[in-house]
Amino acid sequence: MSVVLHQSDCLPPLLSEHKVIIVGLDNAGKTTILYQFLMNEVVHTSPTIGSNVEEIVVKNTHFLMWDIGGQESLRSLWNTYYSNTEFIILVVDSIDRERLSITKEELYRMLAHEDLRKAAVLIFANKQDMKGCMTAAEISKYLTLSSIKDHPWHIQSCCALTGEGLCQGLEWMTSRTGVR
Ligand SMILES: Nc1nc2c(ncn2[C@@H]2O[C@H](COP(=O)(O)OP(=O)(O)OP(=O)(O)O)[C@@H](O)[C@H]2O)c(=O)[nH]1
Ligand SMILES: [Mg+2]
Repeated sequence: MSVVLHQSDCLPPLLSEHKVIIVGLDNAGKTTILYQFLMNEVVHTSPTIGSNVEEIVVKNTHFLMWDIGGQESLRSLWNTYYSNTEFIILVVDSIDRERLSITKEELYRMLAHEDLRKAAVLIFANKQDMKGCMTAAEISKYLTLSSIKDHPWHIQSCCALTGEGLCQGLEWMTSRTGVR
C-alpha cells in the first residue's frame, strides 16, 4: 500500500482566527473602537447599517471582528452573526444612564443564546472622557456581572477617542485564546 503525501500535509497549520462580535446600543462607540484597533486613529462614523468586518492581529493572534449596527431595528439581526463566535465585545456608552437597562436586557439575552454558549465577554465602559460618566465599577454592579458564572467576562474602562484602555481589553482577549 502506498501513501501519497501532498505538500500541504507538511506545512504548519494555518494560524487560527478567532471570531469576535462587537455589539452594544447605537452610539456606544463600536465602530470608533474597531477602527482605533485597526488604524490607531479616530475615524468619522455614521450609524452602522448592517456590519463592518476587519481582521485585527495582536501578537500573532488573529481576530476577525464583526462590528454590528446597534440601532433598535437592527438588534433582532444580531443573532445572525452568533455562530462560531468566541468573543463578544459589548460596548457601553458610560454617559447613557437611561439606556443601561436596555443594554442589560440585550446582554442576558445573548448569554442565554445557544450559539454563544462558549463565548467570553469583554465589556468596554466607553466614553470615560465624558464628565459625569458612570465608572466601570458602577456599570459592573448595574449589569450584575458578578452573577455571570457560565461565561468568562472582563470589564474595561476606555475612551475610543484617545484609545485609552483598548489595548488592555485586547490583551485580556489574547490571554483567553490559549484557554479554550
Ligand atoms: N466623547 C466620546 N465620544 C465617543 C467615544 N467613542 C465614540 N464616540 C463618539 O460617539 C459617536 C458614535 O460612535 P460610533 O462608533 O459611530 O457608534 P456605534 O456604536 O458604532 O453606533 P451604531 O453604528 O449606530 O450602532 C461618534 O460621534 C463618536 O465619535 C468616546 O470614547 N468618547
Ligand atoms: Mg457603528
